[in-house]
Amino acid sequence: MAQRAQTLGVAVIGTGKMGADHVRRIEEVTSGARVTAVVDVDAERAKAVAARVDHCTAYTDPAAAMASAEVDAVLIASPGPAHEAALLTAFEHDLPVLCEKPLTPDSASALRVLRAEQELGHRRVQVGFMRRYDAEYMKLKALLETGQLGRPLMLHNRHRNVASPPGWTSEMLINDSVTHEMDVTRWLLGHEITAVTVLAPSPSGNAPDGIRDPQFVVFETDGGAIVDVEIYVNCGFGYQVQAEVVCERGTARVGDGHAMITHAAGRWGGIIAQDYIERFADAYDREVQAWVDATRRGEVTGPSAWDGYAVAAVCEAGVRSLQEGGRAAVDLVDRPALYGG
Ligand SMILES: NC(=O)C1=CN([C@@H]2O[C@H](COP(=O)(O)OP(=O)(O)OC[C@H]3O[C@@H](n4cnc5c(N)ncnc54)[C@H](O)[C@@H]3O)[C@@H](O)[C@H]2O)C=CC1
Ligand SMILES: O=C1[C@@H](O)[C@H](O)[C@@H](O)[C@H](O)[C@H]1O
Repeated sequence: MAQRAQTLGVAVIGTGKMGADHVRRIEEVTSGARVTAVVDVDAERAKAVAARVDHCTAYTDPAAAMASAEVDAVLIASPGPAHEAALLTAFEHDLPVLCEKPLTPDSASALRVLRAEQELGHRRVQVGFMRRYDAEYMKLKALLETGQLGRPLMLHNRHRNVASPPGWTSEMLINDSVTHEMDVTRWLLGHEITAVTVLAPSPSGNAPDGIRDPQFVVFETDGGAIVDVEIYVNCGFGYQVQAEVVCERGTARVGDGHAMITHAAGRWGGIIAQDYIERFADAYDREVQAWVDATRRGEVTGPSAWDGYAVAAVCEAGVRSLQEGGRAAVDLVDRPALYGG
């Protein structure tokens, strides 16, 4: 793959919460790239974000931005249903892509993306599973790789959000939130998830009418591990993501948020982050920097389109279990050679 320009010109597609934060990050935090184009179907939003950046053009059509000579790479932060079209257009221009999760919203469209990338003959996509770049998760992964604790037997996860955005459904707890635990399970343990069982207690009074929140999700893996995820997106008090691996000779846990504990006025405690932008700020910075660095070296690293496809397939099993009850098997195609199969 050819070495790219000295400073990468990046088009950011989708300038909502994540896209605008990534624009800020590329301009103010990371090095080696600048934002030369922003795209949003909402023209006013794109213009407002472009106005904050020197020499940045606002577009409403992703294809027009990707055809620009100023664009060497693409960061996709539009909603999931718009990802497939943007990815396929990026492939037509052979542009490297950092695509926010999900790769696409279902496994059939994810497979079309996998096939298109295979036709290119080289990887082009890094998927935005940012927990792989979080300092605590990286430490946990490194520890597991030493083998000191023995074989991982179980992984317990908690994933809590303050409140679900308007328009949320019970399925989105799986498709939008638990996707991260699906990726983390596959990455930390090196196993594929083979079956999903979703259980739901009587909904919290905090949850909007009709939303089954919280849910308790169980994965079985091909390495014989059992993984549980408490997902509670209207907990009201903070954003918490915690994981504890139980191995044969010990356990390791991350995400307790113990960076600073204060003792004062007869109490002790710390601050709980209020959303992912705050909790995972460093992880997003590291993720984008890793993408820029790899792209400038002419490489593609990090979570692949295969990882995005595998997670989409696990989501489908999760939604089947939620809707129909019981245990749902995960249906995966064989892993293609491009992704280490
Ligand atoms: N990694 C993470 O922790 C997180 C990832 N995400 C992901 O980031 C993506 C964006 O999410 P948010 O920023 O929360 O959404 P958002 O709704 O705040 O912003 C999306 C933006 O995309 C624009 N848009 C819609 N269709 C478009 C199209 N076809 N082309 C260009 N722009 C289009 C919308 O007008 C809007 O400005 C989603 O894929 C979401 O799953 C979201 C939150 C956290
Ligand atoms: O990806 C994300 C959101 O889309 C999702 O809605 C949240 O639950 C996750 O914590 C966040 O990381």
